[in-house]
Amino acid sequence: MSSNPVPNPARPNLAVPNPARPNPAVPNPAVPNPAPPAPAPSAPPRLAARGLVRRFGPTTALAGVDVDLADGESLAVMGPSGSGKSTLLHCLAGILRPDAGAVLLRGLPVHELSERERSLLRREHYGFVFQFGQLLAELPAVENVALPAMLLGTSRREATDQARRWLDHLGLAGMGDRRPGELSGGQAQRVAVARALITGPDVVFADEPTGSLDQATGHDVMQILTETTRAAGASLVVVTHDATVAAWCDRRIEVRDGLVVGAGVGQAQR
Ligand SMILES: Nc1ncnc2c1ncn2[C@@H]1O[C@H](COP(=O)(O)OP(=O)(O)OP(=O)(O)O)[C@@H](O)[C@H]1O
Repeated sequence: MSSNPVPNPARPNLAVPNPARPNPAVPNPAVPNPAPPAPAPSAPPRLAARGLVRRFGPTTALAGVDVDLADGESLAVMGPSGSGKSTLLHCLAGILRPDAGAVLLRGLPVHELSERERSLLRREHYGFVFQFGQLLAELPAVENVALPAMLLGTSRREATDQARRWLDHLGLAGMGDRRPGELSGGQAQRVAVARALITGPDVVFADEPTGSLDQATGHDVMQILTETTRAAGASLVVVTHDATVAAWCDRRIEVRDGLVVGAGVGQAQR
């Protein structure tokens, strides 16, 4: 990827119904952020999966999964290795197309979109945090964070200003010029959280976001991830095998052999 991305002049309108898209501005840490209003009882889920099936050759990774994700809600997807967690996340995020079933973002049938449309949808509406951050090693932190905004057409100057505000907000003031190799694992994940949120996404997807961190650092990252995502008005899906990580979320589901076999509330709801 170029270090000097050209704003995309042909940003298509994917017409995702978005009645109450929150302002993607960095929350002001000096002003307590009120909890987002509870969705009206009749509001459709922000993201929904219906009867998702995904196979890889002879392996059925998802065997008919239903999931609902409300506005501002955080959901942990738990389960043993090979149970289908990552496949579910990839289908929900429009990275993989299901073989059967539907994925609906505010009612938009994501599963029917072309590869290109899904790629644009991800850029515009989703943020991602991965186990190892997946930051671009040759770019300083501030440019890693600014990049998704520039790809949506924000000027370099404005995107860089926004990125610095996000880094300040996440406790990384003065570290914006460091490259990922000059950051600790926890700092790098904070940069990844800032990068995921800078575009004001509808949903943030995190796949084992604390998998490479010690327990205390993982705790800090989950606190920052859940709090800032909620304050930004985004919903959150976290794949994890760790119950202490799942406890940060409002709700959790348990996946086994490609099926949802259990559900519960996280400590965030207690
Ligand atoms: N690209 C692929 N090609 C073939 N099989 C795959 C592929 N991706 C996943 N699978 C298989 O689908 C099943 C579910 O995999 P998935 O990665 O979703 O599980 P997971 O619960 O995320 O596992 P882990 O916790 O180990 O990451 C497994 O049997 C896996 O081997």
